[in-house]
Amino acid sequence: MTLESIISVRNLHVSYRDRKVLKGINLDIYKNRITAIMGPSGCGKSTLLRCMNRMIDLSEGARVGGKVLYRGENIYSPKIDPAQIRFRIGMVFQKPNPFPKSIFENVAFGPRINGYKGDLSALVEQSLQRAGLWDEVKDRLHENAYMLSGGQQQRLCIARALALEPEVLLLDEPCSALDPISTMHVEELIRQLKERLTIVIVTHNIQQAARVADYTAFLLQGELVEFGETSRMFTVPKDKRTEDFITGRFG
Ligand SMILES: Nc1ncnc2c1ncn2[C@@H]1O[C@H](COP(=O)(O)OP(=O)(O)OP(=O)(O)O)[C@@H](O)[C@H]1O
Repeated sequence: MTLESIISVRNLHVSYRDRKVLKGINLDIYKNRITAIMGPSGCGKSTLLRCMNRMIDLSEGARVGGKVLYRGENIYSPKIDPAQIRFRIGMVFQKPNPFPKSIFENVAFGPRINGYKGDLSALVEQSLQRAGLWDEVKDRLHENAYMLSGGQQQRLCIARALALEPEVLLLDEPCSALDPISTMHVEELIRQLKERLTIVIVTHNIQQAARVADYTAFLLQGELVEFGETSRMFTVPKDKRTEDFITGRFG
């Protein structure tokens, strides 16, 4: 099966004021695959993820050099509208952050402000189905989203992102605030979602990368140490530092 690169990171450098946090990253994200970005705390995982849909623009003091190509086009080119990029490349954050609105409104909000012309109720149902939450919430769509458990809130945030029908979904440690059962639900969901979209997941959890990702990128102090198929990297790492990390010798 041929691999199609949907995002290509080329010689990416990021500094926060004078501090360099990414130092020349080159990486391809393949279509309909799950790619994990793993590494110890502070190595630059979230920064790399945020560069992939220009969320980094919202980080004060961040300077970006190099390119991120999305379908061959540099998303840092002046002619690109970052809002459009963020519609195509959605994001879910570490802590579930539903809006203080009903479950229905959380999912309907984005498409509505984006001028969605179709059947909004059907879109909400489909998005909740795809996020594996529909059966749990179908009878309480007009309750406040804050009534849901943490794991349900995170799946609601995934449904909210899916309602915009993105091509790529960026997940920044989506399970770090969840218990093991909710984590299992979200991981199962991620595996199902790759049928229709491309997923990049940041995790400092080695086991999680091994469980869900087809490809893994290992980052250390702002440098990409190793990238490749997860099954290969976890059995025959090419770099001693990768081996030390996955065997728990540091990080
Ligand atoms: N807005 C910011 N301003 C200044 N420094 C920042 C900013 N955001 C992140 N940093 C710093 O940049 C470095 C990389 O941060 P980043 O959040 O990308 O790492 P990470 O690998 O995702 O870490 P963690 O696993 O702890 O979330 C860290 O040293 C962090 O303190």
